[in-house]
Amino acid sequence: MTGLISVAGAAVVDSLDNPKRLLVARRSAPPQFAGMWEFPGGKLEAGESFEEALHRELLEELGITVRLGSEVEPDTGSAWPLNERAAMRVWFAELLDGEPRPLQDHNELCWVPLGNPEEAFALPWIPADLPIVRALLERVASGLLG
Ligand SMILES: Nc1nc2c([nH]c(=O)n2[C@H]2C[C@H](O)[C@@H](COP(=O)(O)OP(=O)(O)OP(=O)(O)O)O2)c(=O)[nH]1
Repeated sequence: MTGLISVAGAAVVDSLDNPKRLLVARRSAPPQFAGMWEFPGGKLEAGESFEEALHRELLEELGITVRLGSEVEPDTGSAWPLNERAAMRVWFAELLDGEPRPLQDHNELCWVPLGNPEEAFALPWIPADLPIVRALLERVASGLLG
């Protein structure tokens, strides 16, 4: 990922052992992303690991703490390309503490039922996220997110 901005994203589920719902967030800014749904998370700060960035972002953005599960990886490499300048690594995460609220960068949150992929795909996602949504739904169907 040399030269690319590193972004960490979380596929927050209600339970890693028996996931039924996925928490997704609607961006409020910047203008080109406002109104689109995404995985909560954000850019790594200097010296931070992906995991550290995720814990920080989830607390700042949603007021929650989580336990991280396995990574949702693409077929090649570990990062999902987002655009010409950024790539994102995504982990499953189980909500541990806090009631998720859109504190920063988002104006709505939604728990999407994982048993109904049409409902997940019906949301206007940031287009770059769609392959990630597809991959994570496959992972959920095959179990073992912990
Ligand atoms: N968090 C997140 N960002 C995504 C997703 N999909 C996607 O293309 N992006 C893009 C949008 C942004 O260009 C970049 C992440 O930026 P961000 O605005 O979330 O990062 P940040 O919280 O650290 O914010 P800032 O410091 O730039 O204000 O990645 C996604 O699912 N989640």
